[in-house]
Amino acid sequence: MLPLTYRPVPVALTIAGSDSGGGAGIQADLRTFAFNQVHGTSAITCVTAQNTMAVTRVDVLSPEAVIAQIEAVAEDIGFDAVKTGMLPNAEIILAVAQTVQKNNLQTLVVDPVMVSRAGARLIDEDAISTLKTHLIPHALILTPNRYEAEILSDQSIETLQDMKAVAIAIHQLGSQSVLIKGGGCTGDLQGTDVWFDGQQLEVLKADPVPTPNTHGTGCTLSAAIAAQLALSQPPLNAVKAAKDYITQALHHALQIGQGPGPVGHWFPLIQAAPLPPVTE
Ligand SMILES: Nc1ncnc2c1ncn2[C@@H]1O[C@H](COP(=O)(O)OP(=O)(O)OP(=O)(O)O)[C@@H](O)[C@H]1O
Ligand SMILES: Cc1ncc(COP(=O)(O)O)c(N)n1
Repeated sequence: MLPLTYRPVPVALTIAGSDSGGGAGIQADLRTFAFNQVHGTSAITCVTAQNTMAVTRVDVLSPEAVIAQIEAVAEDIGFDAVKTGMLPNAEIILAVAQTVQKNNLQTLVVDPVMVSRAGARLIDEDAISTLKTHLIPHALILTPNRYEAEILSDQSIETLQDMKAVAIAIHQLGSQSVLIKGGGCTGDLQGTDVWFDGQQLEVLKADPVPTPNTHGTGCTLSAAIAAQLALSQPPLNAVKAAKDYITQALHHALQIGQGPGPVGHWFPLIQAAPLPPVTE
């Protein structure tokens, strides 16, 4: 048996924004990679001043700075899977799309981040059309939430039937598969996602977790999918494993800050070695 240090190490790359509150974006992605036993690398697109209640400032990096980070990782370390998160403008989306093509990237998860849970717009209006035409067609898996799916399809989502119809419509944009996430839905639909890859339409169901602490759920799910792809799982298996990860992380969500707290990425540690109870 190979000693641990000589085993091949799966590597994932996240191209996303920094969240100073630590619940979403790059911070959520790197923690998710680690707890899925994958080495995480990153290309930061922007720095948000953000907490559980609001995004108060966004400083966007140049497309050149984003590409330099991706190339630095590609030239030396390499990566087995990539996810994109907050790509704040059309220039960055175009640069990322060109780099994806240049590196012939097959295992790309595109999380089309547009608006934060707290309602803050996270990307420019014209970035949405660039995302549609230039990046989404390269995705192996596209993971819009309810609101992003409504924008991308120009259809509204109220029922499971709507989710299925929208999954089929958005697949036409050219990604190999699409996962419509139901976190923004109400009632029973809240933990329900719909997968479509052009042939297979599958409903992935988890019971709604009754927690207000859902900051970063989408980032975490797409990062976990990328990690599972880096571990050589086929797409639908990767999505199912990632769905299990986010559901458990929601059950261990953190009550921090005054708004919705982040999900509990380190639940595997808690399950392995619970902390002693807090005493007064
Ligand atoms: N309360 C909940 N109970 C069960 N599953 C949930 C809940 N909220 C979200 N999920 C699941 O979390 C995953 C992420 O979906 P969601 O729709 O929340 O993404 P998102 O809106 O992009 O997240 P973000 O908060 O990062 O913007 C999906 O698998 C969804 O079903
Ligand atoms: C840097 C960054 N990326 C993504 C999100 C979306 O996550 P959420 O909708 O949970 O706020 C965010 N708020 N910040």
